[in-house]
Amino acid sequence: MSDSKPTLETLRDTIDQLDRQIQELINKRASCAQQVADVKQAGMEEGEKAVFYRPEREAQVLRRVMERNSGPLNNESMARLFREIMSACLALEEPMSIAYLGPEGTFTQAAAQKHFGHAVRTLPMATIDEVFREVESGSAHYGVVPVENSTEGVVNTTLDSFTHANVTICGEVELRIHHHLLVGANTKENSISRIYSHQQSFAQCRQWLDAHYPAADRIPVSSNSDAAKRMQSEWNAAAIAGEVAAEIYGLKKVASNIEDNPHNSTRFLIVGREHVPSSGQDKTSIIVSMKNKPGALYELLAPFHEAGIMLTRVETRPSRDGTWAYLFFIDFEGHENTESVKNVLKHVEELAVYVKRLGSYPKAVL
Ligand SMILES: O=C(O)C(=O)C[C@]1(C(=O)O)C=C[C@@H](O)C=C1
Repeated sequence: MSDSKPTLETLRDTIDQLDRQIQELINKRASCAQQVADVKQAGMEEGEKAVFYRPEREAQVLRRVMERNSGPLNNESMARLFREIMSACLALEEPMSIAYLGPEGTFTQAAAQKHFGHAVRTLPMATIDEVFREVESGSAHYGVVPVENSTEGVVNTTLDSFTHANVTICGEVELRIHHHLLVGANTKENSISRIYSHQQSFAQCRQWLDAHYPAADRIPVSSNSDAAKRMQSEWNAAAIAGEVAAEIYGLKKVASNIEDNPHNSTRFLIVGREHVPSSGQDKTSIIVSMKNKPGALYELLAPFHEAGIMLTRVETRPSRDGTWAYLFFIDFEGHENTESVKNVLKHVEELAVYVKRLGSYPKAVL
């Protein structure tokens, strides 16, 4: 080894000095956030409540972090660190409570933490409708619900809830879904004959299970967390669940990433009560009902094409009240405050029987 190479000791001294500076800077930033809270509070009228969480600003901060990043840490790792710093800063302004589709350890909880960071309180709800109700009533600041999976398709309960709920979409988050085969301390790994999981996870791991555990009973339960909880009392059982459930229940991974499709991902929506200003890179979601006639969908989508607006999702659901034939759930690029989106929405409102604006929100950054 050449003499010019730094020693372990000098490198650690440098790290100690840098840590001190980073810590000081983070606290300076946190104190700025506290002052931001005071400014927000001071701008309120009598009886009005200040809104501390600003999704458009957070998206801008994270995008800038990624743009200016020069490594060696990759963009995502760097953005995740800043995600947590902002989460802690926001908690100083106001501690946030986030309702999600539970129980504890579900992918929806992981999505909530990916979006808001770990300085929020996550509240597990038994159903998707309950998540919406918690937000509507003000019992939770925001809610997180799954909306579509790349393997299994849309989550119809979520779409149906949007038709009657009085909430605004204020964000989206995408999560790569990795499934693991998990066992407990008492499991005899060579004798696994029963496997617990949610029906969707069995569907996403079908080929792997056929190849590795063709004879094991597949027992569907209400969630992967429930699977992780139940198998612990059985010596011949395993569960399929994600990382968070494995951590919460202290389970061991026998096999990792057993999903058949390596790009398996789920998209979640963040719902709240306030409209979100433009972040510069946004999406808008609407529900539209059209008269049941030939070419209705064509007629509806033509204005988007003419305005050069990118559609990112179109779902069709039968109307459940019997008065309208179709409900279309449409996501497209752009914010409802921009001229081109305003014009398209005006055009759509003239054509449709009914239009519900669900909100404009920043495109997922992480
Ligand atoms: O800029 C603000 O409005 C802040 O409150 C500061 C801050 C941040 O830490 O950067 C914190 C919370 C908001 O959600 C957005 C950003």
